[in-house]
Amino acid sequence: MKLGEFADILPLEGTAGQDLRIAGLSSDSRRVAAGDVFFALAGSRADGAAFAADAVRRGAVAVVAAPRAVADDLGVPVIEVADPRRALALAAARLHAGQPATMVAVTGTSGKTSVAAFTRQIWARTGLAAASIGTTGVVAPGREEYGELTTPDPVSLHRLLKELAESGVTHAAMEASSHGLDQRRLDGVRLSAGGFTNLGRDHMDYHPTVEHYHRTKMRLFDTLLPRGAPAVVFADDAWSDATAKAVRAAGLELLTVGRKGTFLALKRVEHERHRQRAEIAHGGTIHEIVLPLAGDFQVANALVAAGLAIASGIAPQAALSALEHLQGASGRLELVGVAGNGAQCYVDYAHKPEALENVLQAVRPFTTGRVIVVFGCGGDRDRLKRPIMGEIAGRLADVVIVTDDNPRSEDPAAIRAAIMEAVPSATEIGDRRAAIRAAVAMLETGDTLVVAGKGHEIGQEIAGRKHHFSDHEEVRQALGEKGA
Ligand SMILES: CC(=O)N[C@H]1[C@@H](OP(=O)(O)OP(=O)(O)OC[C@H]2O[C@@H](n3ccc(=O)[nH]c3=O)[C@H](O)[C@@H]2O)O[C@H](CO)[C@@H](O)[C@@H]1O[C@H](C)C(=O)N[C@@H](C)C(=O)N[C@H](CCC(=O)O)C(=O)O
Ligand SMILES: Nc1ncnc2c1ncn2[C@@H]1O[C@H](COP(=O)(O)OP(=O)(O)OP(=O)(O)O)[C@@H](O)[C@H]1O
Ligand SMILES: N[C@H](CCC[C@H](N)C(=O)O)C(=O)O
Ligand SMILES: [Mg+2]
Repeated sequence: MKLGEFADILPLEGTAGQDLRIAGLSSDSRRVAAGDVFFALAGSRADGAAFAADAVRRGAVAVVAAPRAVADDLGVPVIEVADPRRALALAAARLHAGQPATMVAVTGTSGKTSVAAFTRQIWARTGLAAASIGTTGVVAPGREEYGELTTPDPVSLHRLLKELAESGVTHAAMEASSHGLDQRRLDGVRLSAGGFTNLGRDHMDYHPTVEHYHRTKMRLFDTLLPRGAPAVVFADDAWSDATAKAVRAAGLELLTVGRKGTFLALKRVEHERHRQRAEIAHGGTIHEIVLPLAGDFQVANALVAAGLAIASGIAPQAALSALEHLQGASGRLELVGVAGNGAQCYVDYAHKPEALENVLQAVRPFTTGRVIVVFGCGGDRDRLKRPIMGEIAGRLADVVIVTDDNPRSEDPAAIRAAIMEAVPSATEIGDRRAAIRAAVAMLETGDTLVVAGKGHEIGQEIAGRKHHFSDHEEVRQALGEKGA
């Protein structure tokens, strides 16, 4: 494509540069290829403007930057735009044009991955070629890839959406992380519905206040969705009302789900060990379904997913009965093994306070013995959540083993100490493998083990280096050693 074809997004002064052929778009000077347009983005660690000259040396044919951010003597057209990140997303959508015809996005502190996976499964169950994109990667017919980010950067995202559309995928559900929304990663995606699960404490290293965090999430509704589009909002969260208000103010169609919901109203839930029976009212009819998943929070996630599926055109009866076949996303309160004495071992991705609280509460009703939890906190992330999670573990579990998550560049002992401060009675075992072994070894009949924090992850980052590590594998191995 020619630069002139992006004129509404990248306005050129005069006509010079209109005919320049564009090979690609890049926001990383280290990865610029000849013929690319370089977008100079102000980031959390660096300012892309400092690398504009380097990008030109590597073959960039034009530079897009905030007003006066880069010098205008680079030898290539410099295009100034108020919001370079948004310009990048819109340009990526045009260069890699094509996306599944129906796309929905879900935001919230917890439950996004589960809702995206459930929505895909409901669509697939009704015979549609469906995909999900999020923390656990991309899943589509014939395709399953591990991903690095919850919401991919716009260039990879639009390349992916184009591939999915070309392979026949018509429906896709994606996660909208607050980083992704804030950094405009989804601004070029044509969405037809949005979902909200809940808001809790997360990413307080990135957002100055929880209100800012909520406002960032509301971009999905007030900026990305077209007026009149449906927004499915979980109604039983502390932030549901504020979200409903934002949805109405944006002129969207508000569809609430949950106990206080009116679109899908949860009338009754009976918990069993690995499944729950729920009565859901929709438009005057009560549907009784058996959800084959443990945990109250999965009912919430299933309702948001069913809401999104119905909002995208699936018949309510079909969407609700598809819930009976849902499979949990990998590492979301996933039963990975049972000890010879019957004690259950779960792997869960709770790495923030409310998630840990929910998961420990979820296993209590079917635990006749002790709830044992093994967890840690990630380095280079919100530090204040560490003692909060320690307190929750101390309050809701009978045995707490504090271990390492992904320490990244931080001192692992210091992270553990910050957690232990709030739960001094906990056992500290830094080596995650040893911690899991110790927990499995102590399991007695009636006990439940929750290994929390890493879920589907298959690596552990220590001192900036990633090693292969899987909670699933470690739990199974430890169970094997314990003997059946
Ligand atoms: C904090 C954060 O979100 N960072 C993301 C952001 O990077 P940044 O803009 O802050 O990067 P920076 O290092 O400050 O550099 C600024 C600019 O200079 C450029 N640069 C830098 C150096 C150089 O030599 N040349 C050059 O051009 C960089 O490419 C960048 O464009 O934009 C990049 C491109 O989109 C992302 O890859 C990067 O994600 C990093 C890897 C990351 O770890 N992000 C996590 C925190 C994240 O986004 N998580 C969310 C939420 C997870 C959840 O659900 O809990 C997710 O969606 O995954
Ligand atoms: N609706 C919910 N309410 C509270 N906690 C939940 C909910 N859904 C999931 N959780 C908890 O959060 C963990 C992560 O769930 P999930 O991956 O679906 O959420 P997410 O929003 O995608 O998280 P992340 O931002 O970390 O990718 C689960 O393992 C569980 O502990
Ligand atoms: N998307 C989240 C994942 C955190 C997973 C947890 N295991 C940790 O390392 O803190 C983040 O990058 O903050
Ligand atoms: Mg996720």
